[in-house]
Amino acid sequence: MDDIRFAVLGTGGIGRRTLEVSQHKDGLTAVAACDRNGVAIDHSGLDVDELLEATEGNIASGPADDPDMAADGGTATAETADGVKQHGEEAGIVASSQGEPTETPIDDIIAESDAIDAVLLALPNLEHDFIPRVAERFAEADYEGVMIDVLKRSRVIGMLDDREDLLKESGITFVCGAGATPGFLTGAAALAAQSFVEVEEVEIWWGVGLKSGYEDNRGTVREDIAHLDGYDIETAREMSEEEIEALIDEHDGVLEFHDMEHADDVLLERAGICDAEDVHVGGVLDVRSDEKPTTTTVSVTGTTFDGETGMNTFELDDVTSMEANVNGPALGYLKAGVRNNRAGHYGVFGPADLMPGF
Ligand SMILES: NC(=O)c1ccc[n+]([C@@H]2O[C@H](COP(=O)([O-])OP(=O)(O)OC[C@H]3O[C@@H](n4cnc5c(N)ncnc54)[C@H](O)[C@@H]3O)[C@@H](O)[C@H]2O)c1
Repeated sequence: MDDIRFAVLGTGGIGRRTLEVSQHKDGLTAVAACDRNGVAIDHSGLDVDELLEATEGNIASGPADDPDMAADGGTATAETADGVKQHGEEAGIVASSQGEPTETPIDDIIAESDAIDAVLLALPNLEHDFIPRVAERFAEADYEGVMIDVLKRSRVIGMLDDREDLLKESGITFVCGAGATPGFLTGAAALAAQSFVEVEEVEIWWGVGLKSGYEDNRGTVREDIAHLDGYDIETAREMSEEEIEALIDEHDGVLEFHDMEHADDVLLERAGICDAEDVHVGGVLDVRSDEKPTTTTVSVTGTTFDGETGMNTFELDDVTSMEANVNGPALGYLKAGVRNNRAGHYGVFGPADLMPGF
């Protein structure tokens, strides 16, 4: 495959790592990146090391992704948002010598999108329709290429499906839910299901140890809190950093989740693997240890053509970090998206659509 020129929208915990991980494989050139305050574009290739160094401990994260800001491309200033990682006006990409301050970071990238093969959205998902609306804006600008997100929530997939005609008309191949879970583990479940003519249950159980990555992943932790009993996306969005710290203290740094609204369910159903209601996702997050509190497993139970009931299990090695398991697969799905886009396959694809599908 020819070199892929890609952009990253959102250079927080995930987006920064995407840029870093992409450097470990040939064929991927980062040409654009933005966060809520700034944009960096260089069609001959960004200096990723400089950008990572300038944003180390200084990402423009923030608790809220308010609709007004989302609508105009993101106009929050460093002063108005109170993410702990913000350091005044120099928060995020503008601290890099390649970064320019802007009030319209996403529109600035759309304006350059003719020369971009793929766009990875590492944006917050605290407003459910934010990512679908960003996709719509690229389609309205007649972008032809790949878009890929790492969003988690099941309900967002339908919002993307609602926009499929628009995306197809534009020539966009949109790969949704393509991080770790959903994403990597959804693909693993689809593969594990191939032994069976009938799938009864898919159990996804993840473990993440975040001690050294906690500072960089506060956005993700905030979204995860919304899955706890008694919390939802609105309450999580409104929590102050102090309230989040207090909640984490109450749990001694370890949060356990059951029956999460993770899009693995709808993504497996729309690929014809099993019913969404037969997919269960849960896991344990330890923000005070780098060790995984539990081993990440995907278990698929089903019946073979000759009447045996079995369980295929896929297990991640405990040494593989969340960052490795989100960004490697996201870039892998991005490459699969580019292959499909170049073959003229447009529309909305989930991770399981890009696997064998008996
Ligand atoms: N599928 C998975 O396995 C998986 C795993 C981890 C995280 N995630 C998801 O990845 C996403 C990103 O998480 P994170 O921890 O990197 O969050 P973060 O808060 O660290 O980073 C978000 C980035 O988006 C930027 N941003 C916000 N609003 C913007 C706007 N309007 N315009 C331009 N940029 C804007 C911020 O400035 C920041 O750079 C979340 O939605 C999270 O749920 C998915």
